[in-house]
Amino acid sequence: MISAVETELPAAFVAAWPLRRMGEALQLLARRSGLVSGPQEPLVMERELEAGDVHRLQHWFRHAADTLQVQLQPTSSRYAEVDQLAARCAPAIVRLKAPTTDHYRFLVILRASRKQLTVLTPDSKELTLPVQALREARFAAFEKQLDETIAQRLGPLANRLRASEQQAMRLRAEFRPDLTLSNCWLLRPLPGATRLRTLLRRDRVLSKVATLAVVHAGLALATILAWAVLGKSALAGHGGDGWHVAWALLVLQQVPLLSQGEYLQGVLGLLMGKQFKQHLLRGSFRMSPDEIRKHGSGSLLASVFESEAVELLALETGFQLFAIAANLVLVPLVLSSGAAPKSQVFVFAAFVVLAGLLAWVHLKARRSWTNARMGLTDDLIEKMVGQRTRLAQQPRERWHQGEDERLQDYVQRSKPMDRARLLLVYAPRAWLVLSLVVLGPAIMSGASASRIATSVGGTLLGWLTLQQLSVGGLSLGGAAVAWKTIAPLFRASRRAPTRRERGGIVLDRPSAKGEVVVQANELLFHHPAAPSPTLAGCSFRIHTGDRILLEGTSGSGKTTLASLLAGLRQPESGLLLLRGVDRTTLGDKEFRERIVLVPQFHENHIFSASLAFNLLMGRRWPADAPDFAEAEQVCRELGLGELLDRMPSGLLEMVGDAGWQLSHGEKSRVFLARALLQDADVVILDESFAALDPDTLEQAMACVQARARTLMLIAHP
Ligand SMILES: Nc1ncnc2c1ncn2[C@@H]1O[C@H](COP(=O)(O)OP(=O)(O)OP(=O)(O)O)[C@@H](O)[C@H]1O
Repeated sequence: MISAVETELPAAFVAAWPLRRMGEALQLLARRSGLVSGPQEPLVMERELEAGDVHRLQHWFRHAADTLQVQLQPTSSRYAEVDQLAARCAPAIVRLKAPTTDHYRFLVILRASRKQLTVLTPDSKELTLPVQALREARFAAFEKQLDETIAQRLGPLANRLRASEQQAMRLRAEFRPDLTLSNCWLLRPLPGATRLRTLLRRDRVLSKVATLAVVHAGLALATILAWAVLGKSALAGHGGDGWHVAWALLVLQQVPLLSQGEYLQGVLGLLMGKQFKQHLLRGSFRMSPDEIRKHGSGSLLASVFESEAVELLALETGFQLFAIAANLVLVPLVLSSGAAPKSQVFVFAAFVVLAGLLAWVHLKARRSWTNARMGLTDDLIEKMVGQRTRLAQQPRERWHQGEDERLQDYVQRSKPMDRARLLLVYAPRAWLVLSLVVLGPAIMSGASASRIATSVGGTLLGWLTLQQLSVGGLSLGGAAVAWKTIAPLFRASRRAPTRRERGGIVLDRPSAKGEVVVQANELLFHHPAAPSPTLAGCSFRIHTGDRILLEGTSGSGKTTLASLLAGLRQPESGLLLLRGVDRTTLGDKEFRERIVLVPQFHENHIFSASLAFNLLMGRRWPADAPDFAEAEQVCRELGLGELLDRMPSGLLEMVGDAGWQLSHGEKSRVFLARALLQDADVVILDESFAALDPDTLEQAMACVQARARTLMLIAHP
């Protein structure tokens, strides 16, 4: 029911949900967009949460996404691109503010197209709005003001410059380039976590597969009929224009069927490829650093390259399996009504067995060849990573040691694979010759023309089938080998998130001065390969405001302890509490946000992105104007002000390997700033000052002392 006051408000705002019903709205959206199914616990909204408190709101959305097992990606858009965002954001939730008051509501977008949005209203109905409704709801007041300013500044020219709404928007964007729409969350499936059935239903995969099966059946039928017509007209003496027209029509009929089949195959291949890549990505994120070290990042990367073979199978040959299966039944049927039924069916069966055997031999050879190739990739990556060390320290004559032997081994292993492939490729041609040879005696003994025609047709269909079989066998082999190599990543992606990973509690206030922030009792940790524990009987308490210097000889376990405290590793036994709550109850995310570690220099990384992203990635991204201001402030406090002034794009300067090359000392201060900006309860610095000269060190230390609530500094004695 829309009240009289509400009619004054933008339509999108009227159709939006209040914060207290956000849990309900989110669940409804996830269900209606097909991302979750089955009964679910109600999502409860925190009672004291306010819609204006973006930080806690983000927390709540994260918690809700974890509970529903979906992703809620925060996103933002510049004013000029809001309509484009609206057209492609669905399903999504956007926070809207009332034009004149501090009242917020949430627009729940179920579907969107270039022209309109379908939103879910608080009475669970669907409502259609024009796509511009989102922009109007968010920017109507600004637009009015801006239009007046533009009219004042440009006079009559203003009207000419904004002849269309598009032009008016561009003009407004020129005047206010800072206008952005933020607080928009895109609801997306969580790769690996969303049930395959749900994804299949959402993308209508089953109906596409069914259509593809019908198309293939239609193609097979058209081929058989065309052959039957040809046989009757040309060889059985029923010739005439009518027969030829019928034959031509049947052949022409195959053109739309073939193009429809190719199209569907492409669409299905892309959908499967997308799912596949998302699984791999999720798997790589779900692996712990120790697990990645164990597999070797080079070899994991090599196995991701291999995954292409699986995608190719889906894209190119996967759906031919329908046709192959149908033809394997059809060919013997056709041949058995031909002129030499027994011998031709026997030869065909022998060729099918031969193709299967060759595919098997090829598979085995390919497995060994792939291992050699992956070893080469692994080796290459290791060499690329250590390139500078090799150039500086390894004698030139040893740079390529062992490479010839490894290449030789690779070539040797490829030989049996190539042989099997060659034989598979030639097998269909051999069938063509042999089938006609065994047909010879039947022709000589005066078999009827229609039977001979059927035999020739069956031979050609058999040739096509064997060709498909050999291509399919090669692809299947490639996919099977690739599958084995990417299995660890896939297994990692399918691991159900543990209670600890899902998380539970959000600590809504920073730790208070003097409060016990960390309590450790009898911690025990053992590196898998180490003969004795690195940490044993480790007990201590840290209070908010403490400044702790952790010293110890090299290898004594300081970094290991820091990794336990920061939630990167899990102690084997003992108790580790953060503000009285254990990690399982608190959840990994909250734990890692509350205790931030700046790893040793060689373990840390500057991403190829803007400096702002590198600074604010642990706090919030996309970031807003106050975040940018604080990032700049921290940089200046750490002595990076002069660097910022030198960078033409300031905080937006691209850094990392592909951008501005930061010096060692600059990098280590960016690492410090990144941690300080996270506003955690405890900051742990693992030898973070080693690269700084005394003056810079003093300045950086002052900033850290002033900003870190609780500090643990790891250093050598
Ligand atoms: N994956 C692993 N397998 C076996 N042992 C390991 C593994 N990782 C670390 N270690 C060993 O654990 C011990 C503690 O390592 P840690 O990095 O915690 O020491 P540290 O006190 O920080 O040393 P440093 O001051 O030199 O940085 C070392 O002896 C190290 O070799």
